[in-house]
Amino acid sequence: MTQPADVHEALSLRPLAAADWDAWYDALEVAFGETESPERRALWRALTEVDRSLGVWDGSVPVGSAGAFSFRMAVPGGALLPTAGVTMVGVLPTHRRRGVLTALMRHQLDEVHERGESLAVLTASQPAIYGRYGYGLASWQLAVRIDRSRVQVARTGSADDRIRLRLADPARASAACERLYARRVSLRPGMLARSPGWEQLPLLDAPSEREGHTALQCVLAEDQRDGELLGYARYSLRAAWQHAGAAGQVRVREVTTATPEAAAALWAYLLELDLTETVVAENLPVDDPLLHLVSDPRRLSSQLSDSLFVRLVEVGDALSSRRYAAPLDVVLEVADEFCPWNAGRWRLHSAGRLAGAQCEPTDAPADLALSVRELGSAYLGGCTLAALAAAGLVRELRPGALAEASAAFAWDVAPWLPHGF
Ligand SMILES: CC(=O)SCCNC(=O)CCNC(=O)[C@H](O)C(C)(C)COP(=O)(O)OP(=O)(O)OC[C@H]1O[C@@H](n2cnc3c(N)ncnc32)[C@H](O)[C@@H]1OP(=O)(O)O
Repeated sequence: MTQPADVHEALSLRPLAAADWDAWYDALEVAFGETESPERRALWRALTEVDRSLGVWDGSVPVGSAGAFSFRMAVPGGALLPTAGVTMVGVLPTHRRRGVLTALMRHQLDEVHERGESLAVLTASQPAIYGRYGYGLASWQLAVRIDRSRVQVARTGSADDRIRLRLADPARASAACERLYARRVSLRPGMLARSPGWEQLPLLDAPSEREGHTALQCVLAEDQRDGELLGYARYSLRAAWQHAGAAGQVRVREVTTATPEAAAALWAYLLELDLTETVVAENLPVDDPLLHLVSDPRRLSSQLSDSLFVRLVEVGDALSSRRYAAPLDVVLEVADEFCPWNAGRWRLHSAGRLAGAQCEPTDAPADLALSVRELGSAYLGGCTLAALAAAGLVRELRPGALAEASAAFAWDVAPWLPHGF
């Protein structure tokens, strides 16, 4: 049992034992002020990595929690890096603002470091919390609410000739959908390879969470010549009738595609379903093809939200493991109070996107100064160093270094996290 100095002395921080899970998770639900459906709770129970889960106890009562998943996350260039997915963070209202979260984050990041994972990621219930621990906002997501009577979807080329749409049972089609998903992961930074069990998350369909919609449905887009799966969409429908006619809603859970034709065919299908008026989707990439397929993008009523926060746990490894869009040779002066092993000057050089990169400690003069949080924001290529510099968060110490590094860190595919965890 460890007793971190910054946790109140009556409290103890220790790893979870499997038998503690229910009480530990009950405390988490109290912290969040919500009760999950039995189906969702059972799934999180099955996915919990008990040996990576921490609790803070006041006597025998769990009062704080933090977990981690052993993910492999895509980074620019396509490598899948071992990544800690920080999750299930909560402190009981009776025990807040006494340093419990900070003690959990300290313990967790030390463990992540010891395991050799060079990245930690999370989605934040409140984005103001995690910057102090070195997490930077690295990806955004779009929610759309489409008045479908006001938009048409462009039909590209001979798409209709080559794509066949077929309804399938979501569970029975899951293995084929997962194979397609797995082929897409390395192509978009921020996507997570799915370990066994995680294929259940996109299928989760608790009746109490349907909000009047049907059970989950799945439509497959196949090449009609050979039946190859080129895309799929998971969605549900909610019927509604008004005096003027049908006003149903399509709730899109996921659209995953391997070709432009499949994307056009699936979005046209979803936007042309009879008896519906509105199509909603909560989580699309900011560069989703839908933005360019519709006749009137303003009618998407899109809303941007923060999504994935990234923390470089081992700066040298993390920066060496991604690709860069352009050649660069810069010395970064990195500030990192919470993980001081990262602080100092690092020389990062790469011959460009087809070459690897090296990042080593150096005594050479710095070209750019920034904190590890900004490195996290820029890491997946979705936030430029130039934008961070414009906010005063990156300082250019050698003229020209900012433009060089900003172009190299950017990436042509926007980072995106397909689902929460
Ligand atoms: C990855 C995820 O799971 S995100 C989910 C996070 N959980 C929740 O939002 C559930 C509801 N909230 C809670 O459980 C708690 O309030 C927590 C976990 C957010 C904070 O726990 P606490 O033990 O109170 O935090 P702790 O006392 O260690 O505070 C650490 C620092 O964060 C700050 N902080 C804590 N909560 C917040 C907040 N909601 N907004 C802004 N700052 C915050 C504190 O002021 C403190 O700042 P300091 O370092 O400058 O002194």
